Amino acid sequence: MSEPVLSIRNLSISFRTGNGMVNAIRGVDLDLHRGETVAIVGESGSGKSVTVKAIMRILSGNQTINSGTIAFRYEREGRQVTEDLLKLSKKDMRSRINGKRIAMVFQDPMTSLNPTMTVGNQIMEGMMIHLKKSRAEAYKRALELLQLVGITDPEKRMKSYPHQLSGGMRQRVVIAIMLACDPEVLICDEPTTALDVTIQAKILELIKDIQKKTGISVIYITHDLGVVAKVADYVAVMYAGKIVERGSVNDIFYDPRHPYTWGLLSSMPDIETESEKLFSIPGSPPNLLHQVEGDAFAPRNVYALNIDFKQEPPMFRVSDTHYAATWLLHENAPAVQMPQTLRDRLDKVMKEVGDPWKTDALSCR
Ligand SMILES: Nc1ncnc2c1ncn2[C@@H]1O[C@H](COP(=O)(O)OP(=O)(O)OP(=O)(O)O)[C@@H](O)[C@H]1O
Repeated sequence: MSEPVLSIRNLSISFRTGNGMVNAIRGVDLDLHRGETVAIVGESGSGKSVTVKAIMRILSGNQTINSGTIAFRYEREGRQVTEDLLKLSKKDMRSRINGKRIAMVFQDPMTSLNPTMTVGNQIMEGMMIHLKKSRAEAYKRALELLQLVGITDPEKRMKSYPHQLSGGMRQRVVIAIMLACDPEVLICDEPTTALDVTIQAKILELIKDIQKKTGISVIYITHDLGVVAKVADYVAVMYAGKIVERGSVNDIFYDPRHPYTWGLLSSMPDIETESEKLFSIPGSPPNLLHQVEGDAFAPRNVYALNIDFKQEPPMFRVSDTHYAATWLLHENAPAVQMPQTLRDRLDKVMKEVGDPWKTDALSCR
């Protein structure tokens, strides 16, 4: 098994607020291997964005990192090095990591674009600063990148300003900017949510295509079941600041084990359910201002056992690739199956997505 490019261990983050400390991230472990896509899914507020922002070290001033390591393995001056990103100074993060080796695409492309600079200069800037390329070299590469992200007439587009482009084009330009320095890791935080369905599909294909060509590793945050099934090799399911289930896309779509994952998959939109009324998980997530006792999902879980209210479940192993933190996996627990309506829905999603047993999905391990 290859060493992961990125390994998060026991990450715990709190935010100071007027009402006290919010324990937003409560011991996250996550691995990302070369060339793989890991999708992080979970309800709003479960901690997806805070986790990926911690990788980039772009958290707000009221945050405290209570514990954890984020080991990043990359090549520097011809050697493999491993650094704990949480131990790097802000200056080292800026000069060595952010935008250069780890790049992030946000939901709103305008967050990453400078409205007063041409597209060309924005793509070239990073290459000239970080990779010390000459202007002519950077220009040539910028044209190639615009082509790679599917922008026609790249010479003309180099001179455009962001406001002269459509939403889909802007997101393509952002991806070109992010790829300019050949990063090892691309983090996509709901990158297609603001775009219409056809453009969404094109951007997803683009990211997959780039991944095939460059071997880049991708972390993808999304609320959309169809997107997860299409882009992910592995899925991490977050609830109340923890990863409660993780597995290959096939593990999660064919054999999900955590009742929260069942609820989440039943409530996630897919291409066909726009107008249909979706299931919604009853109740709401716990207030993380307070200490969580037992399984954080227990009060909303119709399958909860007595122990769920008293003791937090460990991560139980289902297979080498699949783990879930639910007492239902304990050897003495009653046998409980996922609801049949969910089984039918997942079968339908996987059929639409095509052959789920992607031959490359498990090839790295
Ligand atoms: N600056 C902050 N101050 C206080 N609490 C914060 C801050 N940033 C995030 N949080 C809290 O951290 C928790 C996790 O937030 P996060 O944005 O990671 O959720 P998410 O899963 O990405 O949600 P969404 O899908 O809505 O983006 C939430 O409870 C949120 O209120």
